[in-house]
Amino acid sequence: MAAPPATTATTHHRALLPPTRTHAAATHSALRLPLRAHPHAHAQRARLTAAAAPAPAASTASLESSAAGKPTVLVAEKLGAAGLALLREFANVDCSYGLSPEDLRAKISLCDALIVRSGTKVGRDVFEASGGRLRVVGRAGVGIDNVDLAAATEHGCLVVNAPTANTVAAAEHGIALLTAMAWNIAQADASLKAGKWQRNKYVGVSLVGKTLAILGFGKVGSEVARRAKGLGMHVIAHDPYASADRARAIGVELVSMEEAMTTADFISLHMPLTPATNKMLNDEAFAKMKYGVRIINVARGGVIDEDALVRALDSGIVAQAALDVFTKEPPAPDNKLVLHVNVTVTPHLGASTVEAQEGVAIEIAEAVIGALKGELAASAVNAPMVPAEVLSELAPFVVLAEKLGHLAVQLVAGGGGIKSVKVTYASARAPDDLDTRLLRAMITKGLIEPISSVFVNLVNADFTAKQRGVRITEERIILDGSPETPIDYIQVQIANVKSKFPSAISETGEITVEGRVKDGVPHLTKVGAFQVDVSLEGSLILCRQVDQPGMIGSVGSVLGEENINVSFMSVGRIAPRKHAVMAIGVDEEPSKVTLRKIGEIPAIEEFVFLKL
Ligand SMILES: NC(=O)c1ccc[n+]([C@@H]2O[C@H](COP(=O)([O-])OP(=O)(O)OC[C@H]3O[C@@H](n4cnc5c(N)ncnc54)[C@H](O)[C@@H]3O)[C@@H](O)[C@H]2O)c1
Ligand SMILES: O=C(O)[C@H](O)COP(=O)(O)O
Repeated sequence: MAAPPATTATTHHRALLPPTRTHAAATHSALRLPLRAHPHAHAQRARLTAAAAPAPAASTASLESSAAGKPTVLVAEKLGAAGLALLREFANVDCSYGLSPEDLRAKISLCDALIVRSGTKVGRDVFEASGGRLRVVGRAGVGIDNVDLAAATEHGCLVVNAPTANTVAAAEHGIALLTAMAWNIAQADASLKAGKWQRNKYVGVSLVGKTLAILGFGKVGSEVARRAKGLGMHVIAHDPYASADRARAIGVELVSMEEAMTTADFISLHMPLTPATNKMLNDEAFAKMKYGVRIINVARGGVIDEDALVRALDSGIVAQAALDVFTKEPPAPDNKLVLHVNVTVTPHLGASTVEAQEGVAIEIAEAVIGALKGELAASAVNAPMVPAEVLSELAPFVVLAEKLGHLAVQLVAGGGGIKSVKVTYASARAPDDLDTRLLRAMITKGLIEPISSVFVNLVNADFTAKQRGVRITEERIILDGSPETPIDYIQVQIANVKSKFPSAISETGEITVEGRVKDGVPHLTKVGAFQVDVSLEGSLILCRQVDQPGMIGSVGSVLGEENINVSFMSVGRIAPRKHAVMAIGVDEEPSKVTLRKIGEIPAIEEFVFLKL
C-alpha cells in the first residue's frame, strides 16, 4: 500500500479510488464527475477504433515494459477487440489469458485493474497479493460469483461488471436450449450423424399452451419471458424482489416458489448464485415438481444440486434438462449430467455471440477506464451507484464533507481515540430525496486518512470506519424552504474527545465543525459555538482571543512579515468585548516561528493551524 498521507498534509481532494503508484494523473485527480459522452458516441468511437486495431495476441504487452504514467490493466480472459482498443487508448494492456492462480498472484501487484470473465477466480489471495495496487476489478459479464466481493471491499478495490450487454444473448440461448430440448435436436443430430434414421425415437413435446416458470425475473428472465410468450407459452415467474407491475406489463404473473414448482411444465433459471440461491433446486424442490417437468439453466450451475438433478432425471420426475452452466467449469469428463441421455449441454455459451462479446467488451472497458479515472461507476457492484445528475449536484458538498472530516480530526488532541462521530445534514429535501452515502464516505475519508495508513474511498469507507471502531451516525434536520439546494449545511461532531483547540468543543461537549457551500465553494461556518465564515481553501488558522480592537491587524502583520497571503478572515464572537474566534485562511503554510509569534500576541488565548 502506498505511504499514508502525513497527518496534516492532505491538500488536494484525491480521487475516490486509491491512487496508483504508476499513474500520476489518477493520483492527483480530484473528485471527478462522470463526464460521459452519449453512450452511442462511445460505441461508435470504439467500433471505429476496433476496425483499425490488430487482433490481440495471447500476451500482447509485458508488464515490465509498461510505459510509465499510464495505469496497467491485466486482461485475464478473452475480451472483444473493441474493448481492448478502448483500453489501449488509456492504459498499458496486458492480455494474458489462461494464467494459473500462482501466475495471476505474481502479476497482480503490477496491475491497477484486472478484467476477467467467469473463468477466473478472483479470491482474497488475489487482493492480498496485489499489495494495495489493484483498484478495479472489471467482470466482463454479469455474474460476479467468481469475485470475492468482501475481500475487494476490504481492500478498497472497486468491482464493476457489464450488466446489460449480454442479456439478449443469454435470453436467446435460454430459448434455444428450451426448444432444442423439447425437440431433441442435439440427440437427433448425433443419431443422424452416427448413420441412424430414428424418426420414432425422437418425438418431441410441443411448447404452445405449456406453463413456463421463470425463477429470477431480472434482465435475462424477463427477456426469456417475452420470447416464450411469443411461442404461445403461459409464463409465470417467481422472484421475491421483482415488481409485479413490471411483470404484468409483459403478461407474466408473479407467483410463489411453491406455485412455480408445482404447476410448471418447464422451469427456467435466471437468478444470481448467492448463498440464498445455492442449490435452490434440490431433492426437496424436485419432489414438489410435476412429473415430467423440464429444466433449463443458463444462470449458474450452483443453483442446482447436481446430484439431486441426476436422481430426479433417473426417477423420471425431470423428463429432460438443458444446461449451459455447471457447478464446476469445465465439468469433469465423467460428469453424470453431461453424459445423461436426457440432458442437453453447452459449455457456458450464454454470452457468446459476436454481438454480445463486442458489447460486453465495450461496456467493461468504459467502466474500468471511468473507475481508474476516479469516476463513480454506474455498474459498481460493491459501492453505491450514484446517478450522474445526483453526483453533479452533490459535487461541492462532497468536497465540503471531506474537508469538514479532515478539519474535525485535526482538532482532536492526540489525533486518535475517535469512537463516535455524528453527522448532521440540514436540508429542505425529504429524507428519501437526499442520498448521503457519498457524503458519509467522504467525511469518513477526511476523518480516517490523516490518522491511518488506509486509503479510504467510497468502496471501503464504511468497512474502514467499522474496522477502526469509529461509529458514524447520521441525522437529518428538515428545514422549511426551497428544496432547490440539496443541503443547507453539514455539521460534523466528534464526541468524547479532548480538543487541541478547546473552543471547538460545543456546549454539548463535542468537537463541532459546520460548513456550507456558497457560490459553489465550501465554507467553514461554525467552530464549536462560534459562527465564522471562511472559504475552505489553502490552510486555516483558528485563534481564540479577547474581542478587542486591533486583533485582526496584529495577526495580519505577523503573517505579512513572512509574506503569507491571507485569503479570508472572519471573526465570530459570542458577545462584544468577550471572547471571539478568528478564522484566517492563508495561502501558504506559515513557519513555526510565525506561528509562535501569533501565539505570543497578547489577548490570543489559544490557536491552532489546520491544513485543509
Ligand atoms: N449463461 C450465461 O452465459 C449467462 C449470461 C448472462 C447472465 N447469466 C446469468 O444469468 C443470471 C441472471 O442474470 P441477469 O442479468 O438477468 O441478472 P439480474 O440481476 O438482472 O436478475 C436476477 C434476478 O434474480 C432475482 N433473484 C435473486 N434471488 C432470487 C431468488 N432467491 N429467487 C428468485 N429470484 C431471485 C433478482 O431479484 C433479479 O431480479 C445470473 O446468474 C447471470 O450470471 C448467465
Ligand atoms: O454472467 C455472465 O455474464 C455470463 O455467465 C457470461 O459469462 P462469460 O463472460 O464467462 O461468458
